[in-house]
Amino acid sequence: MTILWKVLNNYLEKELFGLFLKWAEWRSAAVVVMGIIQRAVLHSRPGKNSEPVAENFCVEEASLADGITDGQVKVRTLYLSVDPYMRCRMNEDTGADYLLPWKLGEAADGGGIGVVEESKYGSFTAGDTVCSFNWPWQTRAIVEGKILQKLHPELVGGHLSYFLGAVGMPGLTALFGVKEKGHVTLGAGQTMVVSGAAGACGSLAGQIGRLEGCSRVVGISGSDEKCSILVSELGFDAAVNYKGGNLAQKLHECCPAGVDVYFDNVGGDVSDIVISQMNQNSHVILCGQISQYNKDVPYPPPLPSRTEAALRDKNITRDRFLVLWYADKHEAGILQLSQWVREGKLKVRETVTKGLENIGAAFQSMMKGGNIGKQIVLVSEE
Ligand SMILES: NC(=O)C1=CN([C@@H]2O[C@H](COP(=O)(O)OP(=O)(O)OC[C@H]3O[C@@H](n4cnc5c(N)ncnc54)[C@H](OP(=O)(O)O)[C@@H]3O)[C@@H](O)[C@H]2O)C=CC1
Ligand SMILES: CCCCCC(=O)/C=C/[C@H]1[C@H](O)CC(=O)[C@@H]1CCCCCCC(=O)O
Repeated sequence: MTILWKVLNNYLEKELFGLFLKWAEWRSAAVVVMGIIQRAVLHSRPGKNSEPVAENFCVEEASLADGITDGQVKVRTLYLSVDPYMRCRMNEDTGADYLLPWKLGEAADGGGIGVVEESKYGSFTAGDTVCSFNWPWQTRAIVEGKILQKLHPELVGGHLSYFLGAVGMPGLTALFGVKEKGHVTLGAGQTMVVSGAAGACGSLAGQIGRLEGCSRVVGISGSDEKCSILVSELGFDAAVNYKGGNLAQKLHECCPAGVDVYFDNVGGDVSDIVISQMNQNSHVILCGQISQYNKDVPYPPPLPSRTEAALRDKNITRDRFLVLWYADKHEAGILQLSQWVREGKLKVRETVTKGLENIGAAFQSMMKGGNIGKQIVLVSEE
């Protein structure tokens, strides 16, 4: 009886497994034919005073329209970017006139790269590689052609995700921040400090500061591993882990002649300490204030009166700065950055998370320091 039962059981298991395989095969064919896609939607808002979590997003299936109309392009997503400014887009009111809030239950969007599958717009043809600042968080999408820009993969030796990092918005931010707001002068012997130094913008800003002429570049980041990479791989002279305690003392040891240029990605306590060690007539590049993004404060956030006084008394410049303001220089900037990357003068680090279903986790991780270099989400293989 037992043997008979086992034989029957084995037979049923095999049959069922076969049926399952057939179903999986049929389903993936149907997914393509019927235009079934996955999309990551904003499921809940974290609230202005809380940390975002992966569960604020959920991934669901949807179907794409059958065909495209004039002006539209059908794309397959390769890479998506998660960026700190997206924390503001999770709020009902972003607090920034250039940022629209994401809508609950709708696919989020942001920087993305993909391949054209079908086009009824301009000169795009199937096979082109394209990017957009407003790429829907979907495996495939039908978008207006006017939101897309054509990419030139040869600029980055085929490493397409660099267009979301070193040769994209973060790279341009680092480049224009240093060039437009840093007052870096070759031969002046300036010391530059970068906070958020192991991140997308910070890791490039320090290297660009050096290329532009700073004689000493010091990074601040949130782990010993990051600090070690900054010095051994990215050419920083020194790095301090701000979570290791005694930042003021350690920073002073790294910057014995004081700080001339401060590329500020984080704000808060870290920046108060750096600003207290800045020299007369020095410069803050006000790139971002990520330490304050989970608080209900305006941008840029208010400073403690001691820091305000230090800025005033030492005549330190600290203007607002947005990479979007330099659109007329973007093309030249991309050429400069890509040339430095190809020449090996700009070292690039990335943290790649696989799968659209993990995009919420990737965003949460980046906001808490889980990334080294640019945080990328790989949605489908090239
Ligand atoms: N002005 C502009 O036009 C632009 C500004 N930005 C700004 O630049 C900054 C960096 O962005 P990006 O390079 O994309 O992101 P990153 O790749 O640097 O990732 C964010 C990093 O912030 C750090 N961080 C998080 N919380 C804190 C905290 N409380 N204190 C200190 N550090 C913290 C983490 O590193 P760690 O482990 O070191 O804590 C984390 O890895 C952001 O403020 C962003 O808003 C970005 C693009 C354009
Ligand atoms: C209020 C927080 C500001 C944080 C600073 C910051 O990270 C700014 C980032 C922008 C940068 O200037 C270039 C960008 O791509 C970021 C904003 C992107 C705007 C996309 C617009 C999408 C929309 O229509 O809402």
